Amino acid sequence: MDTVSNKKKLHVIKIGGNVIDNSENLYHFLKDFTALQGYKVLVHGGGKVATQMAEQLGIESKMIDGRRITDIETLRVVTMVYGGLINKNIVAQLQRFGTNAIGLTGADGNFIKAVKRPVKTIDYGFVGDLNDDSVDASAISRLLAAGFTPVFSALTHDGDGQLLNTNADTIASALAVALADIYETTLIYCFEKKGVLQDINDDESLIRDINPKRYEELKKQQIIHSGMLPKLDNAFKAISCGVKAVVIGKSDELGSLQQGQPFGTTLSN
Ligand SMILES: Nc1ncnc2c1ncn2[C@@H]1O[C@H](COP(=O)(O)OP(=O)(O)O)[C@@H](O)[C@H]1O
Ligand SMILES: CC(=O)N[C@@H](CCC(=O)OP(=O)(O)O)C(=O)O
Repeated sequence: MDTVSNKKKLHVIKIGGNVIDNSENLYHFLKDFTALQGYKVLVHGGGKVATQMAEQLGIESKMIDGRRITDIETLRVVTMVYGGLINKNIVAQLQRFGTNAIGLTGADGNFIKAVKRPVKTIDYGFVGDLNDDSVDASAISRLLAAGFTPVFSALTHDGDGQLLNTNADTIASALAVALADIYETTLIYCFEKKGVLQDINDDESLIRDINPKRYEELKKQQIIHSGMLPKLDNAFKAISCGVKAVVIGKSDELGSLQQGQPFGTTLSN
C-alpha cells in the first residue's frame, strides 16, 4: 500500500548552458518556472558562456570527462560568469516575473561545502566534490519558509576561504537528496532536447521511462553518451537516496508539468 506523504512538495530544477546561452529560451523557461506551484530551488550551469568568456580573455578551456580543468585563471572566469553575470541576470529576470529569487553560491550562508578534488592522475585544479554532508538542508529550508526562491550557481567553497567550481548537475542532485529529508522532492534537469532520445538527431524519438536495467542497455548501445552519462548517473543516485522522481526534459516545455501533461523522460528504480 502506498503511504501518503505529509511532506510539502519541492522542485529542484537545473538548467544547462545551452538554455542560458539563448535569451528567448531562458525567458520562456523562467516564466514557466515562476508558474510552477510549491517550493522551488533553481540551479544553473553556464559552461558554454564560461568557455566563450575564457576565449575572449585568451584563456584556453580544457575539459576532461565533462569536467573543466579549473586553474586559478579559469576559477576567476567561472566566478565572474557563474556567480556574477549569469546568476544575477537570472535573479533579475525572476524578480520581473514575480519570483522572489535570491542568488547564491555554495559559500553564501555556508549552504554547500565541497572538498577540492584530490589529484590522482589528473589535476582538476579548483574543482569541488560534494559528499553526504555538503548541503545544509535546514538552512535552505529556512530561506524557502521565508518566501525566497534560492538560485544556486555552479560554485561551492571549502570552508577555508577557497571557492571551488562544481558541476551544476551534481549540485542539483546533492541539493535534491539533502532536501528530500524535509520535502517530497522532484529533481528536474532541463536542457535543449525533449529528454533522453533514442536517436539524438530526432527530437521525436523521446524515451519516456528509463530504469537502471534499460540505462545499462542504452549505454552499451551508445545511445546515451557524453554529457548525458554524468547527468543520468547523478539522477539514479538521487532516486536511490530518497528523491521521489527525476525528470529530464526540454526547458521550454516545463509548462506541461504544471498542466499535468507528459514531460520529458522519467527515471524510475
Ligand atoms: N540519448 C541522448 N539523448 C539526449 N541527449 C543526449 C543523449 N546522449 C547524449 N546526449 C547529449 O547530452 C547533452 C546534455 O548533457 P549536457 O551537455 O551535460 O547538458 P546541459 O546543457 O544540461 O549541461 C545533450 O546536449 C546531448 O548532446
Ligand atoms: C567542474 C565543472 O566542470 N564545472 C562546470 C560548472 C558549470 C556547469 O555545470 O554548466 P553546464 O550545466 O552548463 O554544463 C563547468 O565549469 O563547466
